Amino acid sequence: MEKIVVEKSPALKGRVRISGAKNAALPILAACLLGTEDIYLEEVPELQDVHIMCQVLEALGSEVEVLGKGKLKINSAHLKEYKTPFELMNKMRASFLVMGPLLARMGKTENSLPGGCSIGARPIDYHLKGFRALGAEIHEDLGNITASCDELVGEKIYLDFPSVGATENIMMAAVLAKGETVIDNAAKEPEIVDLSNFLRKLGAKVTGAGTSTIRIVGVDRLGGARHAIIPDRIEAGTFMVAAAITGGDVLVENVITNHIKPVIAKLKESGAEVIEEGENVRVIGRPLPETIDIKTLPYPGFPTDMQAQFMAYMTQCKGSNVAIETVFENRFMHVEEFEKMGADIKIDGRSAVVIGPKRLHGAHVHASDLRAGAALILVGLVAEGKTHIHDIYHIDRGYEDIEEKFRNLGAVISRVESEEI
Ligand SMILES: CC(=O)N[C@H]1[C@@H](OP(=O)(O)OP(=O)(O)OC[C@H]2O[C@@H](n3ccc(=O)[nH]c3=O)[C@H](O)[C@@H]2O)O[C@H](CO)[C@@H](O)[C@@H]1O
Ligand SMILES: C=C(OP(=O)(O)O)C(=O)O
Repeated sequence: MEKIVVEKSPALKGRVRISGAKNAALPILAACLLGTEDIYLEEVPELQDVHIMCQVLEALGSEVEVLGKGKLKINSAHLKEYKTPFELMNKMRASFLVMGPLLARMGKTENSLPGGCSIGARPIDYHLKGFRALGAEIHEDLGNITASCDELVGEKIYLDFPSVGATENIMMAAVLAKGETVIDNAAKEPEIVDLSNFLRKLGAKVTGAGTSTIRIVGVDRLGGARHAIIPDRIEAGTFMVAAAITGGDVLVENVITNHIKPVIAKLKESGAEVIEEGENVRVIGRPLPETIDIKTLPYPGFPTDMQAQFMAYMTQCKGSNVAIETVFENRFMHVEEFEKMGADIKIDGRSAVVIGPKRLHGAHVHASDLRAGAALILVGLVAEGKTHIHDIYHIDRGYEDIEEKFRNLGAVISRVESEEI
């Protein structure tokens, strides 16, 4: 077992290049099951989740070839399997995104319930409701889900909540369905737009991605494409907070600044200087940041995937800082770990009040999920002494070369074998 050790570090300085987005790469990899010709992907981040998704594709019959760093060639002309291996499904949430493409391509699919970050119950009822509306028959049995159909037929589908995964899964099922599908109250995240752009390159007829109504007119078959994954807005936000929390000066490169408006706004409210320069954004932190409040919401609201990192920042901001989590019902697991390091945080249901600024000290802490792990690195940068972060496999699911990127900015961080605490 490995752990990450972070020491109190100087103000971070320098430049960091952001990788392709995990949450765009995963649905796009699943969508590769729909294409019948060669697909070339670029800017694919080298992450644990991506490796697992590639293994899922191979298990289903796709040929996956690594052409170079971040470059993949995928061919799914001859799918041979409609069941996803349990041991792969179990490892991550996004594995369930193969269900829509498999239904569309094979007319049947069998999957166990997906694993992933423990941040709430994370049911998949909206996905299943969408598939049923398109004509699939679904059977649920002891955590195993089978879906089958003679053909999928377009339908109007209203989502009770703009779920990212359900929007993606239904879009992917609908691209080969007969007639028109309309998804209302669809998620509007940039990753949905990236998936739509990719599907269109394959030959799908999708319009409206990025708005709350997405229209899909089914086609008979999809071909091949060449596509570069969009930059990861959550990785960008994490490094922006790293610059702010250490009072540093960091140029974050390869960013679509439109995708990170709430992060920019909140950092500015705290007094940090944020300068947008084309595809780069420079963040200059200041001592004793002002009080800030955040409330997570579906895009374009403040991203839940940045909540833990901002709570890390709040431990160094003045006064009572409030974080409200509205997307997931149990996403404050990092708080207990922050408290081990001296943070003063009170939780009441979905709200947390972080009293700052606090002098933190290193401790042995556990990454309860991916962003919690990233947030522990951030507090480790400003805490006295050494912070030992355990269960770092969560971090590896979603951050490419994380220690190297931090080290290049002057952070004192290393990965070592853990003798367990
Ligand atoms: C791989 C990926 O892209 N993961 C992201 C995706 O997760 P994911 O696609 O799982 O998130 P959703 O948008 O679906 O979930 C949002 C909320 O809807 C609920 N829900 C969802 C589906 C469903 O069928 N029933 C239901 O009740 C969830 O429990 C949650 O409370 O969007 C989340 C919200 O931005 C991000 O935090 C994740 O990083
Ligand atoms: C919650 C996340 O990922 P997943 O949906 O893959 O668990 C995340 O990226 O923060």
